[in-house]
Amino acid sequence: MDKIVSPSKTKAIVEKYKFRFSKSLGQNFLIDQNILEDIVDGADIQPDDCVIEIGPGIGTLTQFIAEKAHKVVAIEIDRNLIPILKHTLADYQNVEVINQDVLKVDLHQLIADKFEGKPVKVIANLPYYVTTPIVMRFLEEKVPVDSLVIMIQKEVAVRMQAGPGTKDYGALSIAVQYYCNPEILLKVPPSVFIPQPKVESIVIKLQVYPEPKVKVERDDLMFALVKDAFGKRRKTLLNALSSGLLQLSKEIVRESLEAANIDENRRGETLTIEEYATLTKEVAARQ
Ligand SMILES: C[S@@+](CC[C@H](N)C(=O)[O-])C[C@H]1O[C@@H](n2cnc3c(N)ncnc32)[C@H](O)[C@@H]1O
Repeated sequence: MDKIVSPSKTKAIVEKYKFRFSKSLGQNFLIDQNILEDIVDGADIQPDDCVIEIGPGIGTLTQFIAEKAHKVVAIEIDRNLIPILKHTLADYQNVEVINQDVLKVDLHQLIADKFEGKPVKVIANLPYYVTTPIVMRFLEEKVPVDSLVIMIQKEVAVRMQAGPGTKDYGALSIAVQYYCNPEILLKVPPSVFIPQPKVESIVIKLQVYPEPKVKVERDDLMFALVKDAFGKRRKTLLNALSSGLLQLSKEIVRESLEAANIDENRRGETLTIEEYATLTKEVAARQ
């Protein structure tokens, strides 16, 4: 069928199938051709690339992806959308729709089973409630994908890209920037969706590094230190780290900070990832 690129086509499909939008599943469907093309261009899909699309909705973005990619696996949680997707994607032989919650899919297995060792990219217009868990699953479980192009709430995108010393810099910034280079691609106003969401969105590209940005043997310890440091944002590092979940003694924290050449009166929000990596090494040596 023709591409779904207008409010009237979206409304016609929704009415034909008597589809009811679910607010809790974040169902806001794109209706603007320029934005759809910009998202697909941002993903830079090559003819050999395979794409995992999360939350295809009625298949609007999927149609654009399918024209560029070798193969698309689209994972949609809402079973009411499956008959619609069968119809809107009928002309695309390279698309497979899976009716499942992406958080429950074995992503390593899916890639091994479906993509014949070809490069894999992720594209998603995500419901906001699952944004962070989904992104962190891909990164922490080291799911072998080249990049993730995702549409997310503006505030979350800004936090992912924030650097030291800014108010948006936090545990999410460090976790994302440890695994990948975040680049904001475009701002998306509420007017390009049916129904219109209340918040502004941003499309961000997370280009995954072949190896994490800094070398840390105990990255679990680094993330625990980050959590403690940001858990008490207003406290100095010495106080935050010696009263956090890790239950480090003041002595260990003081010695480790000194060995890492970090002033104990600094706050966690001023440290770069490299400094957290050095600090982790020093704390690990004393634990
Ligand atoms: C914001 S809509 C995007 C729809 C479509 N991609 C578009 O751009 O028009 C989000 C979609 O994600 C689906 N979804 C929500 N939670 C999901 C989950 N945990 N796993 C898979 N899909 C999910 C929703 O049902 C919905 O179709």
